[in-house]
Amino acid sequence: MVHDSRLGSCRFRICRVFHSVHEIDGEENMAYNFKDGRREKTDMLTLDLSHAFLKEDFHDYREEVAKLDEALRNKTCKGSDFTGWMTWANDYDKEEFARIKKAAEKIRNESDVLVVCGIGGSYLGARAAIEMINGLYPAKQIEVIYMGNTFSSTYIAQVMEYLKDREVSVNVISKSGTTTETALAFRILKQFMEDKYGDQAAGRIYATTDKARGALKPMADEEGYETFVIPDDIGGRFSVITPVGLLPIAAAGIDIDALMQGLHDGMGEYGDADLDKNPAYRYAVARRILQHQGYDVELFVNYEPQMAMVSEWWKQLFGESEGKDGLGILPDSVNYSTDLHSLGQFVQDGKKVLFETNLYVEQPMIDITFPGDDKNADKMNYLAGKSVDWANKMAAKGTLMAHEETGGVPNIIITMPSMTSYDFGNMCMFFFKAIAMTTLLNGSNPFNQPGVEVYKKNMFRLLGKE
Ligand SMILES: O=P(O)(O)OC[C@H]1O[C@](O)(CO)[C@@H](O)[C@@H]1O
Repeated sequence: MVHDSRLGSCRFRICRVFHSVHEIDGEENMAYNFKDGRREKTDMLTLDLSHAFLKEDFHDYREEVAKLDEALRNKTCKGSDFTGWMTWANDYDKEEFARIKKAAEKIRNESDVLVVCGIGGSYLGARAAIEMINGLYPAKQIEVIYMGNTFSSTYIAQVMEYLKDREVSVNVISKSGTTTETALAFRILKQFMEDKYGDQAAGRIYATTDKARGALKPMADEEGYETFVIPDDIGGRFSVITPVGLLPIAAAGIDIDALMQGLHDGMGEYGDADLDKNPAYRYAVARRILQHQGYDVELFVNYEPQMAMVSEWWKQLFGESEGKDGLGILPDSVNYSTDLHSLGQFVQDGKKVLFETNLYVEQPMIDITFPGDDKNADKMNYLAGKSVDWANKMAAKGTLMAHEETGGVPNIIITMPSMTSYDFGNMCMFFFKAIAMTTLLNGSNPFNQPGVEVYKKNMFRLLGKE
């Protein structure tokens, strides 16, 4: 981190902390405990429940958690047909993984823009990873634009206008191959690509879908699109670790080997059946205890704008998994300190319905030094020479104290070492294990989403679908 104490004379400075696992070497490599180019296992997510005001004894849950863990592993739990994510870091198709890298390189070589066409789990994870790892304004990266996630005619029309003068590739993603928002946008995109590139269009379109079901697979085969398979035993909201996420993530220039390594290490780090040794399960149990204490809302807090889509991804993962059988905690999110100036008042003084789960990041991607100013007209020289990330962390500390001590709001703290692809993979396993356990503790099936079908039925009737 950069600290420059010379008041008045220091100018705005950028200190690149690090970007991806591959870019770290020398001193920083040492500082982060890297071994053979990989972060050592000690650098996992950590969990702090000392601000959570838990009123039940954790150990009361030990046996139940161990039993449910066994059921998850033996595939005897509810929804066990969809537990492929648990061992995916070992089982994934290596030949397909190599194809993903090749396709990503081709996309990067021939396009300015990649359009990712998908919704829910077929969109959120890729966007979460790309924004978290690259930041929101990455230099020299392919631009990734998202379609197929809305019926908004204005949005669709403006994106199509924007694409007109750019070189474009498209990745259409749908596990079912029948999702209406995605199918509607893809028809428009397909026609655009055919008009723009003629018989070369098919070479720029990639389809990620079920190996057999739905309309997308046969269409892709007939048109000659390269296809990637979404495994049968991994549901949409767990699918960012499959070609669903991996192709767009790789096309965005991100190291997917490191992502899979992080996922793999997470299998061990969050793999213990013993509650005392598994932070993902302790988080799961803390949520259940807080639910028993009457908290119906979990506010997922980040202090990095590039993490906002991680929150959106987390909301689907937790909401679709747990919100059933009349149970569950409503997952919501805030981006602090921005939202302290809007929702902060409610969190501090409003009805006590919520607890906060903070996802802290130890190392920012980039730090900057706050500049001094001889005139000091804005009276900001007290920060001159200080790290802006340090100021962000002081804001987090002050917020925690205010919400916890004065507001009486329970706070869970999860700390991530940094925002690399390794961290993303590792974080996936943490939240996957946590939500599977927390939902099983409610007696619900973590892996289905029957409630989502109800709006679809109504919509199809209103749209006149046969
Ligand atoms: O990949 P698909 O089948 O298009 O589904 C997209 C999303 O829609 C849902 O099925 C809900 O409708 C999610 O579970 C899923 O992630």
